[in-house]
Amino acid sequence: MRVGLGYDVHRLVDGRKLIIGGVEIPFKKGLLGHSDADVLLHAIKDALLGAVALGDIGKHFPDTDESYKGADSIKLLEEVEKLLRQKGYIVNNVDATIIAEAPKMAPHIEKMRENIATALSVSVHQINVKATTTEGLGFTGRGEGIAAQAIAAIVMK
Ligand SMILES: Nc1ccn([C@@H]2O[C@H](COP(=O)(O)O)[C@@H](O)[C@H]2O)c(=O)n1
Ligand SMILES: C[C@@]1(CO)OP(=O)(O)OP(=O)(O)OC[C@H]1O
Repeated sequence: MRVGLGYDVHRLVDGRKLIIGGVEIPFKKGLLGHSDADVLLHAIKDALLGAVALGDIGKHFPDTDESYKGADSIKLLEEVEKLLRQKGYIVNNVDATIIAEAPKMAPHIEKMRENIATALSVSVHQINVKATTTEGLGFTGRGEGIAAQAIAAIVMK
């Protein structure tokens, strides 16, 4: 078994959709990025790439590449799963935390788990997603951005 860690942050701005874990969440602001800025999926992809020692998402999907403009992070997660499989690994489990003062993630967590499990070709029971505020402290507490962290374990096929 091998493990990897991922962490990502995106700024909250007006005029963008808020997409987290492949779910479009109704909110007054959205996350800014070259892609769809799905902070949770980015952290999970970095955790998976870390586990297989393949670098990070910036290396595989550069933000200087026009083809990733507005990219659907679910599709990129599927690409990462293919890279793992090519190296002889499958996902054992993923655990992740979304760090956001608002909006409430709880109503969307089950759909996020389903989206992630489907993209990784595993059971929903192998995927856990949590959310926490930072009690008003720091950039997440001020609502300036949303962060996510993830850990992934992978095993040989
Ligand atoms: N954006 C968020 C943040 C938190 N939650 C849920 O609320 C619980 C309590 O959060 P604390 O930061 O006060 O610990 C947390 O365990 C989550 O279930 C949420 O849904 N969305
Ligand atoms: C997937 C990419 C592609 O541009 O998404 P971004 O929205 O730029 O997000 P970031 O987490 O800054 O970097 C990862 C990029 O590779």
